[in-house]
Amino acid sequence: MTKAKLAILISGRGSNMIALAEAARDPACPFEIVRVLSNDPAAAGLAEAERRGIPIWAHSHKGLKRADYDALLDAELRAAGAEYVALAGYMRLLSPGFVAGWAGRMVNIHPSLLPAYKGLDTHNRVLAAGDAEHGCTVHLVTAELDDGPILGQARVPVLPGDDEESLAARVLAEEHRLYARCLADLVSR
Ligand SMILES: Nc1nc2c(c(=O)[nH]1)N[C@@H](CN(C=O)c1ccc(C(=O)N[C@@H](CCC(=O)O)C(=O)O)cc1)CN2
Ligand SMILES: NCC(=O)N[C@@H]1O[C@H](COP(=O)([O-])[O-])[C@@H](O)[C@H]1O
Repeated sequence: MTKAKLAILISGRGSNMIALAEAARDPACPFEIVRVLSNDPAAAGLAEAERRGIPIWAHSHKGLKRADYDALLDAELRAAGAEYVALAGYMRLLSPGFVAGWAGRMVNIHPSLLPAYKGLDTHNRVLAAGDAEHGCTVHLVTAELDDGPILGQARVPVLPGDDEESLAARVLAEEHRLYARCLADLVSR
């Protein structure tokens, strides 16, 4: 079975990247990870990717125009032979030109039930609103932030006494299950 070549973009801890790497260890998994890339050379997830033998690329975006930085990113993705891109805690808005080059082949995981709570700080916003339910979403990436077609969602209850930490942990556990499933479906279409 020819596996789809997947590159993963991270900015920090990388637990979603690790969950995808674990899924890719299954011989039946339809994707293989060819590169982990980061806009932060100090991102904690990079060391774990290296430990797992996944080639990494890290380059700070600081001081570069967004489109110029994204052009470097694109060149590395092409050099890696990537066919699909997964954003996993990647905290930079990608430029329209870059997004157009990966249309239909780039996905993101977002910690809310989109279209609700686009952007940042989703857990605190859900708690402040007093919502009874929360969750996460995998969507195709478009130029518009958190606006692309939804591929999958997972729901969790908001429990009495929840704070940002307890709610984020409950959502993150669902993210790790949902992302690999949605990616396997996408690359198998
Ligand atoms: N063109 C797109 N780029 C990105 C998308 C998208 O849907 N379209 N999703 C995001 C991921 N994300 C939420 O899921 C997100 C990432 C970053 C930001 C943001 O405001 N970033 C600021 C800088 C913040 C920082 O450096 O800490 C910025 O880029 O100026 C909001 C939401 C990934 N990219
Ligand atoms: N707006 C993007 C965003 O907020 N993404 C969120 O950042 C976390 C990254 O964790 P990780 O680095 O452990 O995968 C995840 O919860 C992901 O949904």
